[in-house]
Amino acid sequence: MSKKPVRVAVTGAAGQIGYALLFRIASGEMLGKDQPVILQLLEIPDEKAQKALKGVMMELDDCAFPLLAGMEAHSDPMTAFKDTDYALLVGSRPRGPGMERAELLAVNGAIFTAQGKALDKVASRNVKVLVVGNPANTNAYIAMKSAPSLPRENFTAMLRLDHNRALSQVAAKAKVAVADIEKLTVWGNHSPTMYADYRFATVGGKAVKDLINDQAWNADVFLPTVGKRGAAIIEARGLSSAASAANAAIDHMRDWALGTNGKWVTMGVPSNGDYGIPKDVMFGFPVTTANGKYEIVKGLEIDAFSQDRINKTLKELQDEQAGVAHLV
Ligand SMILES: NC(=O)C1=CN([C@@H]2O[C@H](COP(=O)(O)OP(=O)(O)OC[C@H]3O[C@@H](n4cnc5c(N)ncnc54)[C@H](O)[C@@H]3O)[C@@H](O)[C@H]2O)C=CC1
Ligand SMILES: O=C([O-])CC(=O)C(=O)O
Repeated sequence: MSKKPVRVAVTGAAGQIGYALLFRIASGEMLGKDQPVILQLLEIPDEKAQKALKGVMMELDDCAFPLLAGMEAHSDPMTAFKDTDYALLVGSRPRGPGMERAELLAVNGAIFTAQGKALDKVASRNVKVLVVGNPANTNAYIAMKSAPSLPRENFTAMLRLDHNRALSQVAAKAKVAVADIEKLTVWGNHSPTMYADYRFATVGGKAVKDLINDQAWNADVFLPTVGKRGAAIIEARGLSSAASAANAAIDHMRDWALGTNGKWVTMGVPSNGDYGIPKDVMFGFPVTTANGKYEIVKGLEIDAFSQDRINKTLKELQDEQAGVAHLV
């Protein structure tokens, strides 16, 4: 018997990430090749944006995706999020050259108060929320705080692009295949302060840090390359990452929904006090997932170098949180 369709809300659906994301959700890459979906698409109530959204929906129609069981255009989060099982909050302003993501809080923060409130009122009580819009961790924190009747663990922020970037850099340096690397993670904020950590990573049982054996490369090349990759893409493309961001969103939601079979991935999730990160801080952690739930990997040793990096990214997140106290 075929499965009952699930509802997937996507905001910013006519934007560049939306264009790289919707077709993959509708083709089953996110929730499985046997899972029909209904897309509930939100754009701003602006004639041009709504017209562009209609165009994207015409193209989705033209793909004749067997799993696309329905599709709706919305301009109000209260209707877009009705009964939704998944919500990908992408819609918000991207940064331009020379900006830091935190500078977007002033323009984007309020979007997540309104959308958190709407999710609180109308979404499925089991909704899985992924915030992509920048600054993603603090926007996810705002949405979570604006939705007090939903479980806090339903709100997550996207660190998966940093995770995937780190995987590619490590694979190239260690001359191994991306697919063979396990137990890599990224701690903290989706910003240049993030701490990509391959101390626990293995390839076929061998320690990646022994294969690389180059702490200067870690501190002076790897971490700045991963941390500043978003800016490098903006510099090269004139626009921020879109296809790789959409790909990371698919990876994040797929793994959350379908499980990782014990493998580590990185998700930005509200802390429960783990690793000394205060409760509710939306922080990148290593997690495993099963049965639609994630669990933070516990008991990892944090050495002095790592603690220093974790403290820096935590401080930045706490400063961002203090800056949005009026919104939550
Ligand atoms: N967390 C991550 O790893 C990454 C996050 N991003 C962020 O994702 C966001 C979207 O990026 P792009 O798609 O490239 O931008 P874009 O400008 O191409 O598209 C954004 C879309 O969101 C819509 N929008 C704005 N406010 C909205 C609201 N309140 N409700 C619904 N829709 C709304 C706009 O009309 C526009 O169509 C940006 O904030 C960007 O910085 C981008 C790459 C990676
Ligand atoms: O850098 C940006 O503004 C877009 C983004 O978050 C990324 O590519 O990591």
